[in-house]
Amino acid sequence: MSASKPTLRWGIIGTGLISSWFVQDLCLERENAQASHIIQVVGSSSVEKGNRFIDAHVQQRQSRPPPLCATYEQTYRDPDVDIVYIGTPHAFHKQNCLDAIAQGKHVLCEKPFALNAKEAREVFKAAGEKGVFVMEALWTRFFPLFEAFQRVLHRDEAVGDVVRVFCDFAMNQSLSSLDASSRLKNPALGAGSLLDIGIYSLTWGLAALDSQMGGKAQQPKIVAAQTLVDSIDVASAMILLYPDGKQGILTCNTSTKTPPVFCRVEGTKGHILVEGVASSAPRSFTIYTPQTPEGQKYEFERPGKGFYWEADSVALDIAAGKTESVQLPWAETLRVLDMLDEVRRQGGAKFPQD
Ligand SMILES: NC(=O)C1=CN([C@@H]2O[C@H](COP(=O)(O)OP(=O)(O)OC[C@H]3O[C@@H](n4cnc5c(N)ncnc54)[C@H](OP(=O)(O)O)[C@@H]3O)[C@@H](O)[C@H]2O)C=CC1
Ligand SMILES: O=C1OC[C@@H](O)[C@H](O)[C@H]1O
Repeated sequence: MSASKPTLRWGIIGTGLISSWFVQDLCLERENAQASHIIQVVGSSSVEKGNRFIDAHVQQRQSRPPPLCATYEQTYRDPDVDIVYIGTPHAFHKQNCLDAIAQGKHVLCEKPFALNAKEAREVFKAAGEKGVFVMEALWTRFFPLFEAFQRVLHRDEAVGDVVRVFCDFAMNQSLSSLDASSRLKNPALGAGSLLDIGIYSLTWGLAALDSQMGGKAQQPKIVAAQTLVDSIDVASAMILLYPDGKQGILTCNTSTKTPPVFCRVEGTKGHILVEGVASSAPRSFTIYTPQTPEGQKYEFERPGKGFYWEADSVALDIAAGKTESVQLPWAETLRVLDMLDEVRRQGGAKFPQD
């Protein structure tokens, strides 16, 4: 690793599924790494579980295995931690972020950044006052494929003007077999298809329909419907209607599975299909025009899962003294959460915290 690359020392909060994927990716030996990452400490609410996590996911992958912090607070207070990664259920994101920020830590917080836009505004206000870097870990936005997709659409206008975008994320979460306390079932933990996976459909839709983000983006009208079972949305559908008439038809569902093409962008001169097992982790996209009727396919290497791209981007931003990401600024996280709030207002899904 070259000395000019920034190094970030991470404190990991929560030892569930996503944290295991994240730390494994950070420990990967990679070509073209833009930064070095050290898992400095792991914070868990359970000593036994936390130690199991370190043994299973970091022990063999890092020369110095991290010690366990028996409380999250101990992680926030560790002077050798530069940045806290928050991998807890949605409902805890706001408080975990506020607690880390209060100790002057930078924060990368899993998606959705908070349960609603009000909570997110509170966190960004605290981050602004403390002058720390904070970002939502919407990892897909940092895939080279995602950047290439936006480039061919908006800079190269490969399919002309965008007219319609369809995007779906469906995965069978076998809800009936899960305990009522599961984060996928308990409304108090933020359960529901929209915030868990619909956020990806919306992310792709917004990226395809508009080259701008945050305050510079156009504001579409939203029409939405949700299927509610036991007070949580098991399916959500939203239509984004833009002032010029273009539409996004964006859906998610937790009882079925999206076929391997999860997104279709139709333009005045052709269409693009985006492929992958899930819209969170795209593999390729194919452009169809009258000149390429068989399709021109763009495939992208992805060693591991691809979480290191967002982590590298965060490291570069922090090294440059930034408090927010250009690729995912606070205003874009807020815009998306405002839209998710509106979908739930129309569709009926509510959290006790709303
Ligand atoms: N970017 C992506 O692809 C993905 C992102 N996510 C996001 O990550 C977050 C966590 O999801 P996931 O890893 O699947 O969740 P898990 O249930 O697998 O893990 C969550 C962890 O949070 C901690 N936690 C603290 N309090 C609670 C509580 N009351 N109930 C349950 N867990 C608690 C626990 O860690 P401990 O016991 O160590 O304190 C637990 O292991 C969600 O916000 C989700 O949206 C999830 C999957 C994929
Ligand atoms: O972000 C996510 O993407 C993949 C899914 O497995 C998971 O439930 C969700 O949180």
